[in-house]
Amino acid sequence: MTAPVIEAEGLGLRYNRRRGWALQDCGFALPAGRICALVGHNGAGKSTLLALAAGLLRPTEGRITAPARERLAYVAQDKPLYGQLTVDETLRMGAELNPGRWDAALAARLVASGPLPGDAKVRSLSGGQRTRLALALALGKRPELLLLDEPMADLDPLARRELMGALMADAAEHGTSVVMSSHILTELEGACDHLLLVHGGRVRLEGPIDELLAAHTLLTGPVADLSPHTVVSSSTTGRQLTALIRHEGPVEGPWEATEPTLEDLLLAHLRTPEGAPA
Ligand SMILES: Nc1ncnc2c1ncn2[C@@H]1O[C@H](COP(=O)(O)OP(=O)(O)OP(=O)(O)O)[C@@H](O)[C@H]1O
Repeated sequence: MTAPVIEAEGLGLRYNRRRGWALQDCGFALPAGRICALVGHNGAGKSTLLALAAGLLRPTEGRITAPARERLAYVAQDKPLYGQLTVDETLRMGAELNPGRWDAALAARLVASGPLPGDAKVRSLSGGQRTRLALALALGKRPELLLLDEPMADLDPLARRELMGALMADAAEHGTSVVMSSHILTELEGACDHLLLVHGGRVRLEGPIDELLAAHTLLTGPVADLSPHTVVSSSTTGRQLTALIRHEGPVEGPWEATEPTLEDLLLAHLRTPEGAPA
């Protein structure tokens, strides 16, 4: 098992007393060098978790450890950049803020393949162009840990594929750890090898994706007792049952049993009520 790049124990955050807990009692250890999908409903606590890992929020209780600010890069959902700077000035700022680490060639390559004009003011860029610049700035920093909050949401399909490819190639070459929140499940399927699923402010599932998939079975067949397995979600049409289970030992019975896709697994867990057994 690789050393964790982010470790949390009893982690909780409440923005203020009137609101409930945005995150509560979260414990996990993300191994270094993985590309981790961070998944959950709207409001589940994903952005809060990323901001805590980035050191921008302090836990209300518990602890979280992650690399120091200069060794991580965080791209927030709203991609904060300086609107009055040009693209070139933004990259120069990246170089000045990250002496000894800055990968000018990589950042320039990502910007050029937009293409983003170097003299364009950031405030004149489209949402997707701004995302490209924010990712160039983040990757150019050569971080040990890259925290991305819905990074691809406003990119066109080609840009999404290209930037995701660049991200994965870079992570593979340099062993960068990546945590990426997204609602686009098919996109995560090809890119990520680790999963962190938050549900109602708590960690519901965490682990290597291949192990999590192997621990679950998708069943179709006649309605029957599924014990001793844990039923994550099920539906019946007439006498036909479809269920995603976490199996306890071999699955024996009159069902057709297959390994779920990541999308099957995520949808099943997202459908379950908060607090149900994982
Ligand atoms: N600045 C804030 N002040 C008060 N409450 C907040 C603040 N930011 C988030 N919250 C609350 O904390 C909870 C978790 O929000 P968070 O933004 O972390 O969710 P999320 O999983 O990232 O959601 P989404 O998928 O919609 O981006 C929500 O109930 C939200 O209303």
